[in-house]
Amino acid sequence: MLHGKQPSLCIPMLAACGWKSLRLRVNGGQRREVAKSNKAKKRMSGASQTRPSAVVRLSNVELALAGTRILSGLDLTLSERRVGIVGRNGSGKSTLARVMTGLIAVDSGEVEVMGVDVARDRKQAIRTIGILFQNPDHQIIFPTVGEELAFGLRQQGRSKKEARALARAALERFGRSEWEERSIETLSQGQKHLVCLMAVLALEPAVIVLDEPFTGLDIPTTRSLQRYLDRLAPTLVHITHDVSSLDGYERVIWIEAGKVHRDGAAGEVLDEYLAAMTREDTADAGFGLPD
Ligand SMILES: Nc1ncnc2c1ncn2[C@@H]1O[C@H](COP(=O)(O)OP(=O)(O)OP(=O)(O)O)[C@@H](O)[C@H]1O
Repeated sequence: MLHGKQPSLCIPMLAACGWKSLRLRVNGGQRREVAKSNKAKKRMSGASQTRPSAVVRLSNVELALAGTRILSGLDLTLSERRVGIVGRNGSGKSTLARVMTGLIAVDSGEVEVMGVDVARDRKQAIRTIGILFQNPDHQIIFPTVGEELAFGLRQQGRSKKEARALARAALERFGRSEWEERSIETLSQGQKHLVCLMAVLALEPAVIVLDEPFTGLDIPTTRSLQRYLDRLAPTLVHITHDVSSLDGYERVIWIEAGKVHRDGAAGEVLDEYLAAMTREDTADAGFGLPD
């Protein structure tokens, strides 16, 4: 079952990642973090120390959509902080992202994120894992940027004032304070993508699935986001066609026809993947184009 716009599904709650108390004091325009749980501090000082052995676990997952098998026999246990997913168009990467976040219930098999059955236990799932969709129009539902960012925070149980302050803080972090009242309709596609990314990151989830997070973003914005993502504590599962954005990743999974084709150390898998894609390129990707 595919869902349409699912804002709450990009709402991995702070509580689930140990953020019991994060308050912002608004004082003369200055917003400062004044309290964090000990657990959160511990996580900030060394995410790997508190990381459970399996953050995401898929067992024998099978999925057909509209009568066509899309994912088959998928067994994956992810515990690394940085996991890339690559594969050709239509290989099943975005579907896998939706399965991981519980947005699509599988036909058979199990999907757990930090011990939560994400398709069944939706309440816990939205506290545990967030997703940045490939297409921002699948994510955005509010007319203004500030409202869009505040909505997820409200879903976490924050007061209107707190949500607004945190939304502003997120905009400030990305140098986009002037966007708060901006109508989303007036943004370019790349700018909308940035809004979605800011909305997910503002929620500080334990696991974030990024489906082509840099689509449509210009080079400086991409680079500053890349640096920002590199510093984040949560587990990142990053789907991309731009293999350079997986620089420094620990593990890469190459999906083909809904199956794991290759899975291992990032450098090795990417070398093989690039070599295979270059071979495909010399065969003109099957388009039969004229010389
Ligand atoms: N709702 C659906 N109903 C039927 N088929 C679907 C549906 N959603 C996706 N598919 C099919 O599943 C396959 C995998 O799609 P998916 O979007 O997961 O691929 P992808 O690897 O993310 O591709 P891309 O790199 O182009 O984004 C495709 O053949 C697609 O046509």
